[in-house]
Amino acid sequence: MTQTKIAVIGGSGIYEIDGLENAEWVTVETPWGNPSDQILTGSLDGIEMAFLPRHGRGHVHSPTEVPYRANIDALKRLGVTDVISVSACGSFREHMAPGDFVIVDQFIDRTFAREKSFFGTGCVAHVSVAHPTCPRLSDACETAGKTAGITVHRGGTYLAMEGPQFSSLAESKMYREHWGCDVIGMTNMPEAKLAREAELCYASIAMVTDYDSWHPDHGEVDVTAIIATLTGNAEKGRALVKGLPAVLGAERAPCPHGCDRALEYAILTAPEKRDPALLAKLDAVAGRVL
Ligand SMILES: CSC[C@H]1O[C@H](OP(=O)(O)O)[C@H](O)[C@@H]1O
Ligand SMILES: Nc1ncnc2[nH]cnc12
Repeated sequence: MTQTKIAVIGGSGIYEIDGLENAEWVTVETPWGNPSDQILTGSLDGIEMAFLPRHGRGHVHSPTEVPYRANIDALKRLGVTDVISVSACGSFREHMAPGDFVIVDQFIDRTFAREKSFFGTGCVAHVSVAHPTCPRLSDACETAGKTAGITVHRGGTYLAMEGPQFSSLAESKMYREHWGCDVIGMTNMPEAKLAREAELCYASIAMVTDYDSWHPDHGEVDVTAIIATLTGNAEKGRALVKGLPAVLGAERAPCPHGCDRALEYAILTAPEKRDPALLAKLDAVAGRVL
């Protein structure tokens, strides 16, 4: 048994959380550069928490420029066990309406201008992301969300696009009609892949803010309307986060799905061929197996 430490990565419109005991913004340095911002640490119902605003306070980083590797490394370095991503998203499904939460379980990664791995020349590793989110942590999010009275959809495929522009109508229709996607956003990839490499359980709560551009009864995506919907939902998000400690508990059994052992057989580079400089950078992420 280990101690649960929950991190919340807050997306657009979510730049802090309240209610933490002993709340303190801390600076975390990583070998991958600076995280998006300082990290707010504290506790909630006796469970250690960390909060990181993905775009930084004041919304400084674009989806392409979010320092995803530094963010995940920093959370690992702080001893986080479980990462909950909270994001704004567009919906491709009529019944996934603005204001609803979708607990995403699959991704199609269309991003192309981001560093997607901690590994590379000098230490090559291949982890599975067949199931990129953690079912145990997703269960906890679903329970906490429903307890808070939120309309929660369990399961959904998230199209991760590069951005920063929203999709064209043709893209929106293709993702919805031919690719079977349910929601769209710009940030959950490579975040989810990196969390898996860092052996962190990862769950994604996508808060629907709009119908992207496919819906005949709704206009084009408008960032002002997105933020207005998000602001209206902030209380729901806070209620969900407040319910998580009670659902997860302080004592943490190993992940039944193996998220916390993802690197067990993943590293291919022979020990004598490994690059000491890269190994040094991997101290937090892969220290358990190196
Ligand atoms: C504010 S509209 C587009 C922006 O919002 C989402 O950010 P996040 O996932 O961090 O909530 C979306 O992915 C885009 O980055
Ligand atoms: N329609 C949309 N496309 C991409 N990212 C989004 N974030 C919120 N709504 C979005």
